[in-house]
Formats: sequence, C-alpha cells, structure tokens
Amino acid sequence: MIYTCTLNPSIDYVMNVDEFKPGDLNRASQTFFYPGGKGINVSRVMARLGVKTIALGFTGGFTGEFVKDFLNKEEINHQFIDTEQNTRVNVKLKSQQESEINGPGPILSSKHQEELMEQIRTLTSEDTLILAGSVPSSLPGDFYITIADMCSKNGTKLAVDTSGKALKELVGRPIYLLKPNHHELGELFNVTIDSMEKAAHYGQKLADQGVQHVIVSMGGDGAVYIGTDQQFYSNVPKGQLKNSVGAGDSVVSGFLASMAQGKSTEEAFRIGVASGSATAFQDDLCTAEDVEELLDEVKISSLIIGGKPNENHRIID
Ligand SMILES: Nc1ncnc2c1ncn2[C@@H]1O[C@H](COP(=O)(O)OP(=O)(O)OP(=O)(O)O)[C@@H](O)[C@H]1O
Ligand SMILES: O=P(O)(O)OC[C@@]1(O)O[C@H](CO)[C@@H](O)[C@@H]1O
Repeated sequence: MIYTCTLNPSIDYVMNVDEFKPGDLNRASQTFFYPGGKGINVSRVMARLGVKTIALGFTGGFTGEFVKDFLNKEEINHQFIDTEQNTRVNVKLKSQQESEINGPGPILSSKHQEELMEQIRTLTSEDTLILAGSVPSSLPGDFYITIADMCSKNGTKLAVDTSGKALKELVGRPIYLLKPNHHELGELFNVTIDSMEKAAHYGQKLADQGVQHVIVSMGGDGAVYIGTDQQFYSNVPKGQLKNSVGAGDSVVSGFLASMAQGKSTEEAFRIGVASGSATAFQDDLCTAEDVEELLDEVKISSLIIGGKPNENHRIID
C-alpha cells in the first residue's frame, strides 16, 4: 500500500485579487477552499492518476473536518490522528504575483507522536511512505529522522518532499525518492543552482548518498532526474502559469503513480513533469486528462551518452 504522511495539513484558502494593494481594503474577485498540505496533495493527484493511497497525519477542529469531508468526497482513504486543535488555514493570494501565508500548525504532544509512530511501525517492505511538507514546530526537530529510521528497519520505501533542516538531516539515509526544487537543493549544499548541469551535479551527490531516485525541479526551466545508472533532463510544456501551489507535489505524484503502475523510470519522470505543469496551468490540482494533454510536449533526453556527459546539455562551464 502507498501511504502519504502530512504532519501539518491545511485548508488552502485561495484568494484571487485583481490588483492587490498592501495596506488597503482589497476585495477578492474569486475564492476557493481546498484541502492542503503536501502529502494530501500527493494523495489527491495519485487518486486522479488511478493509484490508491492512505493519507496519514494530524487534523483537528472544524477545519480538519473540512479536509476529511473533501477527501471522503474524492474517495481518498485517510487515517488522521485527531489533535483537537483546528487544522491551520493557509492563504494563497493570487494577484500580480503569487503570495502565500502559511499558518504555524498545532501543538503536538508526545501521545500524538506515539500514535503516529504506531501507525508507521505497522508498515512493511510491501509499503511506500511519502513524507511531505513542513514539521510543526512543536515536534522534535529530528522527527522525520525517527520516521526514516523506522522505515529503514521495516524495509518500507520512503519518498520525501521537504526542505531546510528536515531535508538536511535525512540525507545519508536510504531514501527511495527525493524531489527538491533547485532552491532547496542549493540551500542543502550552500550553493546557487542556476543551470541544469549544476542541478545534475548536486543531485548526483544525493544519489551517491543513498537516494535511489532524485528529481530536481526547476520551475519553468525544466527538471533533472538522477538515478542509480540513468540521468535525464526534461523540458516543461509551455502554458500560462496559473497556480504553483501543489505543482511540486504533482511531480512526486506523477512519478510515484507511474512507478507503481510498472512504467519505466524515464516514462515515470515524463509523467511526473507533465503532472507538475498540468497543475501549474490549473486553479486546482491536475486531473489525468490534464496530464495526458501535455504529455507529448514533454521531451526527455539523456544527460549521459556512452558513459560521457551529453555535450548538447553542457549549459554552464
Ligand atoms: N512556468 C512553468 N511552466 C511550466 N511548468 C511549470 C512552471 N512552473 C512550474 N512548473 C511545473 O511544476 C513543477 C514543479 O515546479 P517547481 O520546480 O517550482 O517545484 P516546487 O517549488 O516544489 O513547487 P511548489 O510551488 O509546488 O512548492 C515543474 O517541474 C514543472 O513541471
Ligand atoms: O507549510 P508547508 O508544510 O511547507 O507547506 C504547506 C503548503 O504550502 O504546501 C502545499 C503545496 O505544496 C500547500 O497545499 C500547503 O498550503
């Protein structure tokens, strides 16, 4: 079974404001409420791509009820632990530019933590766990490490989409999939990643430290895949960027859904990128039809030809 784990879910309150003026009374032309949090987004997109998951994590209060009802309507299984505190509301302001204000999240006790660990302890080598999003500040800083160590002990495949300290501490552990964007990868190695070649170079460092599949997404500039013996570059389809919220989560979903369906790594990467762009071009997360429509525009090329770097991809010195 595939599980997603969102320690800090949200309601994403999307507000479209024609011309946002800070300090003024602004009126939204349109608003939307979606369940949010990176793991929950992965569960939603994977469901749309035909792969079932069970969503784990912490929810509570009337906002938590909204998240669960929404997932029920989309026939997504969940086993959230009740925190008795309202799940946060994250504001996504779409105007001349996109701005986000994410809430802090609940205070989680050691009992809450133990309840989650009990669920994770039951996962086996047949299972995959996708850990995605931020760690609420009330949890120990090494909580992802505790989960990763449990997965490693039980042979559970672990995919991770997080950033900052949580990401830094996980490197070196056996990980099935990591999907940093180029800023997160740069922060990890204290460098600026401004080209596909640098993304491949630093992505390879993660692969060398035990990550089986590394995808470095670079927004509208393409994406790089680094695996044990394959490296690919992908362009991204052209279109109007409407919504970057959940685009990265959709890359993870497209890749993992395709791998679960037995597709090749190259095809899974292609579908991952098409899924990311399909979400970037919609108000909500992409559907299977949105992904299908973009698939022909996603071209994958190998970064290594005959054991040597593909010269067509030598973008930087
Ligand atoms: N301007 C764009 N044009 C086409 N596709 C895009 C664009 N921006 C993002 N995408 C798609 O979304 C994917 C993820 O984007 P990005 O690299 O910004 O990841 P991220 O920062 O993890 O995303 P998120 O905003 O969800 O946190 C890209 O690989 C691409 O498929
Ligand atoms: O605060 P975190 O956990 O880092 O990110 C949470 C979040 O911004 O990520 C998702 C998009 O990836 C949204 O649905 C959600 O609001």
